[in-house]
Amino acid sequence: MKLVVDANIPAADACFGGFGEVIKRPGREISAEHLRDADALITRSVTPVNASLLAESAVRFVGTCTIGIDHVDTHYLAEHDIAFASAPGCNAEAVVDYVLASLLTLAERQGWRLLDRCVGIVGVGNVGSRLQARLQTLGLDVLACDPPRAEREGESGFTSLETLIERCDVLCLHTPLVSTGPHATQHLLDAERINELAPGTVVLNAGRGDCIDGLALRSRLAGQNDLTAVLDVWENEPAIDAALHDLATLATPHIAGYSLDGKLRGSLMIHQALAAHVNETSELSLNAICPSPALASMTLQQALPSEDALRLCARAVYDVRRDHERLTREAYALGVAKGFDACRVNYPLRREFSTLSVRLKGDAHTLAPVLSAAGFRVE
Ligand SMILES: NC(=O)c1ccc[n+]([C@@H]2O[C@H](COP(=O)([O-])OP(=O)(O)OC[C@H]3O[C@@H](n4cnc5c(N)ncnc54)[C@H](O)[C@@H]3O)[C@@H](O)[C@H]2O)c1
Ligand SMILES: O=C(O)[C@H](O)[C@H](O)COP(=O)(O)O
Repeated sequence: MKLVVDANIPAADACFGGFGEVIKRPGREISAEHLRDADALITRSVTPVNASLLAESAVRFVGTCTIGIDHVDTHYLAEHDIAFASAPGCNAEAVVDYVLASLLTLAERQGWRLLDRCVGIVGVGNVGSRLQARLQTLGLDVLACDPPRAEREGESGFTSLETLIERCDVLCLHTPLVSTGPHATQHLLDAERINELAPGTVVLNAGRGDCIDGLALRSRLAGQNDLTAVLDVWENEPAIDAALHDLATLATPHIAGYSLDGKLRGSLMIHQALAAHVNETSELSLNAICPSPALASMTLQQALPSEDALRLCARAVYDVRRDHERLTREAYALGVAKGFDACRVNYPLRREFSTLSVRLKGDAHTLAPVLSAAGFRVE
């Protein structure tokens, strides 16, 4: 079997080498020519998978090691009997870490307490529901908006987007990009909704860039400068709007889910799907491909204020300010589009909060509930 694999997929040899010859290509460069005699295509989210890529190819299996599937024409695959697999939930924990790291950073800079905020979550799937669980266990007031789920499961526990806009200090978008239908998310936050946001609202987007009207957000930020934007995803990636980038308080290059753990889970899930497709059994496990973390444990021996303790532990594992600064630096050095992709391709090794064991000594024991609610292991 010949497999064409995005070169940005970690453990590609361990996960796909056993099936045949692995040809690695940068995801944005994979073309019909590369796939002419390929049997399988393994992507991340930057390769548009559609008729023009596959019509002349022998590909019978497509796997994307990502949660999002908006880059894949699944109807085309189904019509042409091409098997398809994605990796639901693979990097959801990493995105939640990103949100917590970002909000803790903003709270410190702007002088508020995260634990006192009301957070609205739009899109309560794999990412949103994990975020909801962590925030609620931390004691925050959380409102959830997910009309497709409300339709299936009943309204209880769900709130309209209008109510979130009216009541929340922080609005977190975790919706997929859906262009048509009753629950389309393209420009879900459009000019009208952006203008309804109360001054001081934090808008965080770690879903897909097109879920927010970027021009409208830019114009509110440039005109009134009374919102805080945390943007990980953008319209027109990698050629993002440089002016919007400059106006965002935290601007990162679509890396919210970029923990090593999350990426490897994605690779492993597609390995397992491909094994099932070719009727093979697989013994490969995450432990076999995922190294131990460089920082496995740390000790706290004083009862710091809880948010200071959270920030300390969060930054020990993942400091979102570095991703913001790297994007600004690389965009300046290489231009926006090249800088954006350079940050993603050369992404530093990042682990998830759950890989850190926090030892608590003396009166630091009082921090156990808050640290474990945030996702750290507590000893
Ligand atoms: N920034 C990143 O690195 C990163 C990482 C992972 C996922 N993502 C993006 O985040 C999206 C969500 O991930 P997930 O794993 O939670 O997906 P998911 O499919 O598990 O959940 C998405 C949820 O959004 C809801 N939804 C759909 N339309 C909606 C609408 N109009 N309004 C409100 N809710 C709506 C769905 O009902 C579902 O519950 C992915 O599709 C992907 O595009 C980004
Ligand atoms: O959909 C996903 O899983 C995430 O957006 C993921 O982080 C995308 O990764 P990329 O394709 O940008 O490497």
